[in-house]
Parts: sequence; C-alpha cells; structure tokens
Amino acid sequence: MVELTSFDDLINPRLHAKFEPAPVFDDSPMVASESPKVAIDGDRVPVVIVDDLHVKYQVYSSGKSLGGAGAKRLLQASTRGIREVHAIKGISFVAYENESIGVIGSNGSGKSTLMRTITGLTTPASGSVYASSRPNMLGVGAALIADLSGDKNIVLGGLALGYNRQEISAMREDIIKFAELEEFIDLPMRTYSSGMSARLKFAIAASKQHDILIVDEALAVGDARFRKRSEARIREIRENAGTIFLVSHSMNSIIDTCNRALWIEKGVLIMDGDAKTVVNAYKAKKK
Ligand SMILES: Nc1ncnc2c1ncn2[C@@H]1O[C@H](COP(=O)(O)OP(=O)(O)OP(=O)(O)O)[C@@H](O)[C@H]1O
Repeated sequence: MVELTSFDDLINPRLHAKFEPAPVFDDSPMVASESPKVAIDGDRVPVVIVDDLHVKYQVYSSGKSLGGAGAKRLLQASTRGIREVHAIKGISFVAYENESIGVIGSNGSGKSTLMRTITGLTTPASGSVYASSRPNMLGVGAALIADLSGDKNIVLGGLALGYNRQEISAMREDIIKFAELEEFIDLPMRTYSSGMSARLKFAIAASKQHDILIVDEALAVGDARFRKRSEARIREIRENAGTIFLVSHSMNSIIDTCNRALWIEKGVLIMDGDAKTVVNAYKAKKK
C-alpha cells in the first residue's frame, strides 16, 4: 500500500511522483515522428499543430424504451448496441505564438471535442496533435469543494494548478480582489451565487500565466462588467506570449478577444481566417 504523507499528496500529484500519470505532452522541443501534412509558416513560431485529426466516440445506445413487451425486446439485440459518433473529421491547422483563436460552430459541431483532444484529455482515432508545451484548459472547477470557504478553495485550486503554499499566499490577495469577493471570502462556496463562484474560479485559473490556454465558454458567466474584465485579463495573458483558444457562442467575445477564428460544423473545418471575416460568414450562413 502507498502511504500518503500529507493532504497535498491527495490533490497535487506533482508532489508525489507515484501518482503522476504518464505524460501526454512533454516539454521537449517538437519532434514529429512523421512530418505533418499541414503547411507551416516558416516566419512564425508554431505552438500547436493539428494534423488530419479524427475523433470518434463509442456510444452505448439503449434502443427504444422498454414497454409492456419489455422482456421480449430485451432479447432483441437489434435495438441496442454500440454506436459510433465521428465527432472530428479530418481537421488540420497550425496555431502560432501570440495568436488568439476563436472556435465557433453550432451546438454539437465538435468544438469542445477538438479542445479536449488538444489538451490530451481525448484520444484521437487517427491524426496527430503536436504542442510546444502542455496546453491548459482554463478551469479549476473540478478541484474546488462547495462546503469549503472561498479562501480554502483558493488554496485547493492553486495546488491543483501546481503552485506551492508560499506562491498561493502571495497570489491570494490578487485573486480575491480580481474576483471582488473581499467580504465573502470566508463563507462556504455553496453560499455564493453562480456568478460569484464563476468569478472565483476564473480568478484562480487566470492567475497562472499559461503558454497555451484554452477557454471553453468561461466568458459566458458573470455579469457584463466581470465579462469585460475577464476579457481584458485574457488579452493580458495573450500579450505575455501566450496562445489562446476561445470557444464561445458569443460572436462579440470572439471579435473583441480573437484575431483569428476557426468555424467548425459537423466535425469539419469550414473556415479558418481573420476573426471578423469568419464570424461574418458564420452569421450570414445562420440567417
Ligand atoms: N463523451 C461523449 N460521448 C459520446 N459522444 C459525445 C461525447 N462528447 C461529445 N459527443 C458527441 O460529439 C459531437 C460533438 O460534440 P461537442 O461537445 O464536441 O460539440 P460542441 O461543438 O462543443 O457543442 P456545444 O456548442 O453544444 O457545446 C456531438 O455529436 C456529441 O453528441
């Protein structure tokens, strides 16, 4: 049996090598086993290369609901079985340093799947993703506990992002100030409104300078004023040499925050170009 030495071991695998999962990305320079089929602009620094990516989900389909003749239907395998959803169908693109890329498309078009595959959370059926450093999804929600105070959750979220306690103490004031939760920080997070907890989660996650950051709809939370500030923070992260992917249904957020956009429909990349041009084409199609 592995002995846990402290509470930190439970939530921060970095502190305990035995719990460290096998790395999906390493920090070594990009070395592709085969040369990517996508064209790379030699004058810019590529940070993410997505090369002919296909992602498929195996879904267990339960078939029609069982009625009076349920027992008989149970024996009929034809109504049940494994269905395959081909969520990403051969997407290729190269993201460069300092780009802010909006990802747009209808519900179920494959945006989140593409982002999850870039972070390494979903395995491709074929094709490849190369990244110069580990892409991070903005969000520490999973690490937080509603019964603990906002303050304790800052510690939890900070540890989940890989900071040590001294670093978290140094960031604490800034996080509280950014989230505007000075008066509420000692209260359990379950007493917060959805906007307040969204602000806290954003403030914790955005405290880290990410090289490659993925924001999936995070800006859709909070009130208009907080949205403006979170957009400004994202711009700041971008200016400090980060590359950002922003998945959003808000075309204003995409135009305000991004200089490039990818439009995906039914798992296929329909358009890749300047954010305004892509958003206008998308809007025209949706009319
Ligand atoms: N875990 C999963 N298991 C099975 N199918 C999935 C899973 N996640 C997504 N899908 C399917 O893959 C397709 C793409 O879904 P995805 O969530 O990537 O779309 P999206 O563009 O992010 O949608 P939305 O705008 O609604 O968030 C959909 O058909 C969806 O049903």
